[in-house]
Amino acid sequence: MNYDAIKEAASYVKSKYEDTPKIGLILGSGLGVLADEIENPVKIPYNEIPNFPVSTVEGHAGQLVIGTLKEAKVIAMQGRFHFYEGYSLDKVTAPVRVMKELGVETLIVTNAAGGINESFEAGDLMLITDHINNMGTNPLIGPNNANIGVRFPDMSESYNRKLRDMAKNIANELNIKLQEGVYVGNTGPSYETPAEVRALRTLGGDAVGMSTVPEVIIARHAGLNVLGISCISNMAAGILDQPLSHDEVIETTDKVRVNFLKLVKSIVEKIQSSN
Ligand SMILES: O=P(O)(O)O[C@@H]1C[C@H](O)[C@@H](CO)O1
Ligand SMILES: Nc1nc2[nH]cnc2c(=O)[nH]1
Repeated sequence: MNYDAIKEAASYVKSKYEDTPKIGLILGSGLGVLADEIENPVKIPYNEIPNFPVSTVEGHAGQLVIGTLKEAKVIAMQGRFHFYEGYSLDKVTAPVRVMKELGVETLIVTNAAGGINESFEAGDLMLITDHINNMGTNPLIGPNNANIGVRFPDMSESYNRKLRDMAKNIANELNIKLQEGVYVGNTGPSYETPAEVRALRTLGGDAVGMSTVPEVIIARHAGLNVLGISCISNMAAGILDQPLSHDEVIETTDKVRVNFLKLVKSIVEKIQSSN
């Protein structure tokens, strides 16, 4: 989406919610439950927003939810877009630019991912320390808009260290096991072969998914602080002697909902109180 389209989408959202959200949330497969906890919510279906795509994947509701969470003004994507749905990365990442345009400063990205690190187990939450873009493309390809960010953005600390340390402290206080690791972004929609999982492990990957990387690249380009949390919804292909399915992904994210909600809500509260 070009900058005018971003501004048009943002002004539509602004017409529905006058206040300025400071924290953006992208809620991955089966993780949309967090948006149901937002108080005084304004809900805007994606199909109402000019130039927005719509969600086509089970476990992705397909609406923006804006309101208050633990005193913080938040805007949540209850359902995200994926490259594998056939959307350009420009469309997939447009909501991040709209959030920036609305005044968001911190983006919390969540996803369901397959565990590559064999010390993980299905149901774990993983703090993303860094990512590997294994999509073979990049959302910034094409003319750069200097109003938004630089041509060659630095990715040395894409996942904000202060936010990561905060998340780890909160997980300890809440006695929630929080793994840490590198998230590999594949295009999907097929899951990996066992050989690909072994290759990604050799490359240093701890978890593999089909999202997050494009949104984080765009968020960093626009100067947002980013925190990423994966729900390890299954062990990646070939680790356990069982096939993978999206049903299993949704089932597991449903099981971890209590800890996921507690952790992310406490992180939002801490960000709000430290601002
Ligand atoms: O949207 P996320 O990345 O959370 O969802 C993952 C990737 C695919 O969309 C889906 C596959 O089961 O889970
Ligand atoms: N690429 C990928 N995405 C996932 N999302 C949830 N589980 C997986 C997985 O095993 N692989």
